Amino acid sequence: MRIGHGFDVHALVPERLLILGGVQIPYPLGLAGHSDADVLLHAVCDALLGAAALGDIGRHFPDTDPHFAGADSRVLLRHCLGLIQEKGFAVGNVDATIVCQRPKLAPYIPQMRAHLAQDLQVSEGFVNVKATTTEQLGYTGRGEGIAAHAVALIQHV
Ligand SMILES: Nc1ccn([C@@H]2O[C@H](COP(=O)(O)O)[C@@H](O)[C@H]2O)c(=O)n1
Ligand SMILES: C[C@@]1(CO)OP(=O)(O)OP(=O)(O)OC[C@H]1O
Repeated sequence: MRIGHGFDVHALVPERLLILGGVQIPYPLGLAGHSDADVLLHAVCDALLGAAALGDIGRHFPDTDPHFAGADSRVLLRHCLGLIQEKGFAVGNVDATIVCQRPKLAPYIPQMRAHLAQDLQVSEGFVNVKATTTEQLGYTGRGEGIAAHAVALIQHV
């Protein structure tokens, strides 16, 4: 059994969509990035890659490659799953925290969790997604960006 950790941050800016866990969330600002900037899925990708000692998301999907411009991060996540499967691993469980002052994410978390379970080929009981504010402190508290942390266990099958 192996453990991996992932962390990512994207800035909130006008004229971008806010997509978290593959769910489009109505909000006047969205996340800036080369891909769809789904900060939750990027943290989960990094946790999986970390657990398998496969580097990080930027190594596999460079932000200088036009192929990944506007990429759907669920596709990137499924690719990361394929990479760990090639090394003989399957996902044990994943736990993630989105650090976000606003908007309120609780209504969207069940759908994020369902997407993660589907993309990672596990049942929903092995995936957890949480949200927290930072009580208006720091860059997340000022609403300048959203961060996400994730841990993943993977096991040999
Ligand atoms: N963007 C967010 C942040 C938090 N939540 C939910 O509110 C609960 C309380 O948050 P605190 O930061 O005050 O601990 C948290 O446990 C989440 O359930 C949310 O929905 N969206
Ligand atoms: C996903 C990639 C690739 O499109 O771009 P971004 O959307 O900017 O995201 P980031 O979290 O900076 O990670 C790595 C990138 O290579």
